[in-house]
Amino acid sequence: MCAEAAAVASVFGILDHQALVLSNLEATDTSHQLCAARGERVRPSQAGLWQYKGVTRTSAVDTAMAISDVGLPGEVPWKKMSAEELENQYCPSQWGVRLRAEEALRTYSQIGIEATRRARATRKSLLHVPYGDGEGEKLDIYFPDEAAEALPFFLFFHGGYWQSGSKDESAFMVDPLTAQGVAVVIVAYDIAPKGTLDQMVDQVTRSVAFVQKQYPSNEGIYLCGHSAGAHLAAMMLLANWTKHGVTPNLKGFFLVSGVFDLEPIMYTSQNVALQLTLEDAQRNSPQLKVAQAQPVDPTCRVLVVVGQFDSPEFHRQSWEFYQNLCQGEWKASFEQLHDVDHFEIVENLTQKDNMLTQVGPHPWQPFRGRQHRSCRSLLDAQTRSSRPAWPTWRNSVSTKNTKKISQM
Ligand SMILES: Nc1ccccc1C(=O)C[C@H](N)C(=O)O
Repeated sequence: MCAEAAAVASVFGILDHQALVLSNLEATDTSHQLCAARGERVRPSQAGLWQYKGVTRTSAVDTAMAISDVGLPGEVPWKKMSAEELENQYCPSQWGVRLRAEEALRTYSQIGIEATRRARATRKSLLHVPYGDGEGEKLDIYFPDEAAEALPFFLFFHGGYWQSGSKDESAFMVDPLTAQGVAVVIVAYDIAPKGTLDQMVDQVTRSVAFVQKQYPSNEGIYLCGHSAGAHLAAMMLLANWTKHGVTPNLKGFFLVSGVFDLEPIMYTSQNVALQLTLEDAQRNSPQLKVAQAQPVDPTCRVLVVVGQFDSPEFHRQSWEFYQNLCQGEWKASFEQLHDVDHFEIVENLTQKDNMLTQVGPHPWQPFRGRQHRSCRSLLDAQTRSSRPAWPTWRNSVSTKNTKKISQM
């Protein structure tokens, strides 16, 4: 084990298998060594996730932060992984602690379908509204009960590795947000293989421009995406609005368990449908460009969120994207949500006491009161706040699903 990596590993409590795979370190846990030697998937045990040798470790975010700092400058940990490990890191359903993969996916889909059925049955809505000429270019708008001149708009882009999912099963947050006076828009886009990444980015850009044109007196447009949808939302940080004839009133971004550097995806089975070339991956990687991009509105906030049980690669992607935002002129925050995996983090958006569904007294100023932190040191994350993204007013602040690393 190289001295630098050993020091980081001991400070941050890197899990053996991650240290083994990511930093070419020697494993001290024989079961992991055996698995690795046999080429089997190595993953933390269900019972003792993030536990090692009886000592409760901090979370995968520490691992992600630690591994981003190990190695030569410019070296990326995923390049040292076996194909199997890379596949595993980018297979979110393998990392849940409560449900097995198939059950986690089924539950996610059921909750999304039920939330959408309920939203359509109980809320005023405009369904399947075309935002372009293409067959797949449709969005659903759900309105609060009380009529208001100007509303904040919350746009959601679903996940599913740009090749699964639909707006018709993604209205998770409609109930709690419309109840607090926010209009929610669930956007469809042409998933692969019909759509290419470039086309999806263009469609999402046009959907945002469409909402601004339809509702020019909106009280702010907030973009939220999950997983691949977080990537598409993040691409809007780079959008050139002049060719769309409108500058959307973008006030906030919620990037939930996203992928911001697409290059590793090229080497996973996800690329069978996506067919990304290196140029495609680089052109569509906000990670490579966001530090140089200028916010249209300097008050616009960006919240990068990842689930505790997202894989270390997902943690690394979020953490490094947050760091790049801070290197630029963005007002960014980073949050790890306690005790949730890649799917539960969105399933919980159906709840009104969730961190991301707390709307404040001035819904047009969400994130107000939330401190964005500088990225001066890795330790910043240990002192981050657990305040809700939207300041609370009617509801008391819930910290139920957030926890400081130091408390873990
Ligand atoms: N990110 C997602 C978001 C929503 C729905 C599915 C996914 C998946 O990634 C599915 C993947 N095939 C998995 O097994 O984890």
